[in-house]
Amino acid sequence: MTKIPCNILVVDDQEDILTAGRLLLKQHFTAVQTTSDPYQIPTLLQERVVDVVLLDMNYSTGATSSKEGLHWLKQIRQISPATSVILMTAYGDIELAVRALKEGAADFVLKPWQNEKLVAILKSACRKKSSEEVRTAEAAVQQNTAYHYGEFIGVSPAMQRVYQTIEKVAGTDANVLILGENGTGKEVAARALHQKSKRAKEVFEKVDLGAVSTTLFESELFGHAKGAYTDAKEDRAGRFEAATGGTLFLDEIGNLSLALQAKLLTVLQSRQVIRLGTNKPRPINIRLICATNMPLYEMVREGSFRQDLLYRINTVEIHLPPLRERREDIKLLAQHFLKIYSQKYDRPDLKLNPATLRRLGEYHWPGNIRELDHALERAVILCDGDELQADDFYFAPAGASPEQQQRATDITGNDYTLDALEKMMVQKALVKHSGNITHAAKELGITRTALYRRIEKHGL
Ligand SMILES: Nc1ncnc2c1ncn2[C@@H]1O[C@H](COP(=O)(O)OP(=O)(O)OP(=O)(O)O)[C@@H](O)[C@H]1O
Repeated sequence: MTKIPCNILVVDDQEDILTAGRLLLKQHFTAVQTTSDPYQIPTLLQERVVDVVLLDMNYSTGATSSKEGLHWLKQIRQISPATSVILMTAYGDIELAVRALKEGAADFVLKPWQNEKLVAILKSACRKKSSEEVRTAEAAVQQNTAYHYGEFIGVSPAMQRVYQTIEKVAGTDANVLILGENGTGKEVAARALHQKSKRAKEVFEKVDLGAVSTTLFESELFGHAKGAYTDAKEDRAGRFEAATGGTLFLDEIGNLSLALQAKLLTVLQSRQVIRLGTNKPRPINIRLICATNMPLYEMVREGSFRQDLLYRINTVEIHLPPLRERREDIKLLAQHFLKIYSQKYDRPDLKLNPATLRRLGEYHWPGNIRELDHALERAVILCDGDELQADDFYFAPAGASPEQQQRATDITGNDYTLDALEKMMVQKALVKHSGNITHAAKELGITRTALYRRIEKHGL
């Protein structure tokens, strides 16, 4: 069962109610916290984003005036106005429930609750909350404020937790490991950590470990002396040294072979590098951020990733949620990319119609934000009218092969007519070369006259 992304806090002084609530709600929602002490509410609300509080009305044993419940309702409304409160009241307390609704509670549920009813009420509160967030965010997209955190777009609770972690750890020199599927924004997170750190004015050095060959690994990362090997024509610092004073971002760390993992670990443990062909250790002063889309913990269990290296790099972990687990951000991101590409391709009147938006919101986005970004660019280029239709997008079937998924993220997907593809390529070349016909024609491998003919044919 897909869980609804929602952080719920249950407050009740009876432990058996908390246990029953936790067991039930964990099956339906992504995060459930409980407390028997209402005085913990302010701290819990400040520690993390809470979407819905399920709040009991009576606390001290035997108390039935429910004044406490109303008091805590007010407190929650003050500390975190965006949090919805659902009250638990005893049968016969209807008058009180009405009063609570007037004071800002979203709904109430009678105790003892019926499981299905409670889940339905909470689901509706969570959904209502995220649609309110999207409405606010849509307005924000228009005004270009408040919906982003640095380069990140997203208002979902899941992303807010990511922003909070970035805020907390950016200022420290702690090693950070960023985990998440392809295209979820791991590099964006790494850059945000750097920009918010004390090293922001220094270099941000990115190394894609998946692209470094085994033979060149040491030379690339640790540097070499002239003559260290045939092609080493001069002394050269490696990427560790290049990152001195700043941040070293090791992307795709899960792709390193065990032999190279050992070499990397030695440097991280000793905090010094020795250039190939020398024996002089050089101290390194870097902040290390690593990222991967591979399941590192599983790899440790299987023996393909070193546990000691994992513990060295994962002082703090940031998990970037896949887009399908934060659907409330899809609309916002789609509108953001539409704004970018309608400007880029000079289609200022293009709109996303509601049916298309719904389809985008339902799709599982295996390539995450990168796929959504490319999908919008392609749709803007291909769309004939003023409204983007669902047909302007390629949706890979759920459980599609990697090739089919790749087609969804690939701007030159081949599911279109040759005509449409030709138009797209001509348009892309023209944009890339700012309308310079000679350069665009050269890139396309056709003559200027042939390009003019195609521009006319496609009405570009
Ligand atoms: N929250 C976001 N808001 C706006 N744009 C985003 C967001 N997250 C990612 N992007 C954009 O999506 C694209 C992919 O992001 P990024 O390269 O950081 O992902 P990644 O997880 O590092 O991908 P990979 O694992 O494939 O290297 C980039 O163009 C980035 O700017």
